[in-house]
Amino acid sequence: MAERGGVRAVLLAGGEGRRMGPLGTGRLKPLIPYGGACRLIDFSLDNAHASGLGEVLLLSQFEERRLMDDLHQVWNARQGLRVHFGPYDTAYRDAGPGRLPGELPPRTDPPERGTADALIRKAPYVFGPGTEQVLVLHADHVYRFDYGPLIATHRASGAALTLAYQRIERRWVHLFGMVDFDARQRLTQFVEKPQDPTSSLVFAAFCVFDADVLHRHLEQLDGTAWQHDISRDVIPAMLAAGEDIRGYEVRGHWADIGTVERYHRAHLALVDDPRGGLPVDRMPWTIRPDVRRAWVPGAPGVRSSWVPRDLVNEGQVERSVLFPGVRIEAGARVRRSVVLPGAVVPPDADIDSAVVLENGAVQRVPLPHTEGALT
Ligand SMILES: Nc1ncnc2c1ncn2[C@@H]1O[C@H](COP(=O)(O)OP(=O)(O)O[C@H]2O[C@H](CO)[C@@H](O)[C@H](O)[C@H]2O)[C@@H](O)[C@H]1O
Repeated sequence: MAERGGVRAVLLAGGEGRRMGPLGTGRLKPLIPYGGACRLIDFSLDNAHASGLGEVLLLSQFEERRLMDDLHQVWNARQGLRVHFGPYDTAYRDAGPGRLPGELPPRTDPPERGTADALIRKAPYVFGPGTEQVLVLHADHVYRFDYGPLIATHRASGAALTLAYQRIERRWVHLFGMVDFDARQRLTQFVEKPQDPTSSLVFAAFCVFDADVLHRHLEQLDGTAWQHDISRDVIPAMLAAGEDIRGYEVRGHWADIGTVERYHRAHLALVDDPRGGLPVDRMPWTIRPDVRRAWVPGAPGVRSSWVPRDLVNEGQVERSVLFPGVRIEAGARVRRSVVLPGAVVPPDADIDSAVVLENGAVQRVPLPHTEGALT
């Protein structure tokens, strides 16, 4: 079903978290905890909810059952945004309100090979009756954004595609899709991960397509020697075909948490400038919302850190972000670190520049960061 007057919101949540090290091992990247408050996937879901989109189609190809468990609890049951589970949605609905299906139907399709392949394989859910625009969202971006004006601008212009972009330092552009526009904001260049960037503008990876145009280009690309990717194939093909593609500048905080270095860096930015970046109080509160208002930027034994009021602290905490349920034992010292929900830091431990996982395992993050510096 199309939502918000013909807009189908599609969330790409197929990330495995391979570039996150132990933090991403055994868990889907979209479910990595962030900012002491939420999981990475919650930013796009919360933005969709706040933008008046009633439903988001989840596209994933791993562990849908775990995503379903998690997103059901937080979103469908609590926050009132319906997450549509694509091929598994019938089983989800058949389980009845507030319940989850026991087993999901076995997977029969071959594995998807990229973001565009996901759109084709799940086409019946993406391009259902009444869908006029497809809003593509990612599950590993940290940002607050109202999609309403983006959608309205797209519709008013009559463009085939309106893509969100941001200006960043030129030296980091090679990590992104580079874009450039003419004076009328029409896309003139799109180069995925360019070796020698000629622009400082990058694709922020969320965008609105005209549904028919997108469908047509996907069908034309399918079966050719392509990489099955929206950025590497679909957008360049549309540009080459002379489609009208416009840009929409993202002015606020926007960060792609692609690596553990960027993850760590983003958390240090939170404590070094609590009002800069994306302030903690503007995050979705999906992990332990009961301690939502208990976060304070200072407490006994704590300096320049975000800690929950349920923290049990017998040690020292400095320039760190701690999640609910954390315990710091006597004599332990935690600096420049992120401590995930429920972790226990043992007596006299000296943790510096690390992520402490839920089970207490310590993942060191070398400083200084190199490519992660862009966040
Ligand atoms: N079958 C599938 N089903 C569902 N989800 C799937 C999927 N296959 C991949 N995905 C998801 O789609 C996203 C694609 O990310 P990639 O790692 O391919 O691109 P990257 O983030 O480097 O660049 C991209 O994002 C940056 C901005 O961060 C842009 O500048 C750049 O142009 C763009 O390619 C990942 O989050 C992944 O989980």
